[in-house]
Amino acid sequence: MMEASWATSVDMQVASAPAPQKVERRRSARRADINGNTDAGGSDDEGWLQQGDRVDLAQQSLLNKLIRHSLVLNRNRVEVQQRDPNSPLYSVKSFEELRLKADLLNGVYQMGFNRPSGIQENALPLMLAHPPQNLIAQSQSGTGKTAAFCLAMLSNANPAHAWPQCLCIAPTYELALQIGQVVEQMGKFCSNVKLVYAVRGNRMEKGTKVEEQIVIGTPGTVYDWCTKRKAIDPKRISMFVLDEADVMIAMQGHRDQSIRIQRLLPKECQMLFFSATFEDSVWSFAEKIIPNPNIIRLKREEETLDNIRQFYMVCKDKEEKFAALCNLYGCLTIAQTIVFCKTRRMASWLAESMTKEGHQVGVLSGEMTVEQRAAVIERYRQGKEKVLVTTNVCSRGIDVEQVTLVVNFDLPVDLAGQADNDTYLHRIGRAGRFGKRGFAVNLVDSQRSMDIIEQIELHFNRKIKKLDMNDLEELD
Ligand SMILES: Nc1ncnc2c1ncn2[C@@H]1O[C@H](COP(=O)(O)OP(=O)(O)OP(=O)(O)O)[C@@H](O)[C@H]1O
Repeated sequence: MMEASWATSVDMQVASAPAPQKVERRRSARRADINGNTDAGGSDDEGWLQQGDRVDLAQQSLLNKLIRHSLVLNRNRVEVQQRDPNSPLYSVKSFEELRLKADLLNGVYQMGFNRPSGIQENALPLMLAHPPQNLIAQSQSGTGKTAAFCLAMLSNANPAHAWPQCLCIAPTYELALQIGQVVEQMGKFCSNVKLVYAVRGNRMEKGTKVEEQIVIGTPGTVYDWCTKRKAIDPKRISMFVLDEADVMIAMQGHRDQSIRIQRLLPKECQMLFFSATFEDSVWSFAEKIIPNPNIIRLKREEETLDNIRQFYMVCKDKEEKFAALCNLYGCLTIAQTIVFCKTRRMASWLAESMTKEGHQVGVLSGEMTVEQRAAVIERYRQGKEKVLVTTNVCSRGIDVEQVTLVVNFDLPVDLAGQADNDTYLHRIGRAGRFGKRGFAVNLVDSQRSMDIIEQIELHFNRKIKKLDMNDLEELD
């Protein structure tokens, strides 16, 4: 189905009134998400052997939240596209300028926020404007979007009214809880503003009315509470927040359900829409459900290969690759290393072999829970482990300043077996962060992998130098 026809298709489904769950399951059967992963993609074992770990966007997003302790600073300029280009553009440099209720301002300061982040400077005045304005905001993970809309919901909620006024939907139960925690923390002095989670497992008896002003939930349950249970009167919602839109639309049932929810809301309801990525699919989805939006975008900090010296080493097989890795380690003064393998099996073999050699190694792979992964990353970040062996699950999103060496134990390839240049850039972008120098070493064990090195060289127009064991000390 063409993406442009989503909204129409939802209308048609609603008109012919099929059971929403059924439609959702049937239609989501074989659709790729924005990483090209398909739900119907074979057995676990196939994934294990062929592709390493499948990147689950919702889990990745949760992982990012769990491991982040502070704002991600971005030097790129914020782009603002106003719905009405003639109206003045407000931006604030302090939270006081927003004229927040004292209790809310107090909560913001208690969280240690001294001033608005880059995206918040422009987004907050728009989100708090009268009359209400619709907004699509896009900026990379960790730049302050969640904090911004939590603040807007707390500011919008009127404690004198015992019914839902702000409705926020997120892709998963865990992500909804993360948002709720921010609302609770920021709103801790707003004693009469209450929050409820509309998530599976939170039972709502028929006939019960939700009295909390803020509802945070997942699309299916929210829709159910609005329609079947009639626990929420959608016509009284004045602020609708759709978070993690990119993750949401990768989960097709959620995308349709979100459109259905939006259709229940009054015309004048303020719509706020957040996403961490720029994909076209996200924009066409956003424009379908947000009329007359203001658009704020913060470009992602470009990852570059400028500070990274790239090498390759020729090896016969995995044992020789392992020996090369240990030699590298023995010869170089390395702060920390990330080693990428293609499959979980390879990652665990390598980690075991390195551990036997006396290295302190952490392993990350897809069968671990998000909490376990967050704990491994935290230990690595604290320097308790110097080596992190991983499949693709952690090639994005980890900011550890002290990574100096990235090793591609297996080179990144796409499904067609060609060089996956984006993944290469993301992987080796781990080294040489924040202007520091880093190394990337690619282990080559066949003519095919040599061809991939050449493709990568060509793509980035950078030489990848051959490295011999004898050169190592000189390199150090
Ligand atoms: N103005 C601010 N000053 C200081 N810290 C802030 C500010 N705004 C947000 N933060 C902190 O920065 C971190 C990232 O913020 P937030 O979760 O709002 O980002 P995000 O863009 O929503 O990320 P994601 O896309 O992963 O949800 C959090 O630890 C948050 O407490």
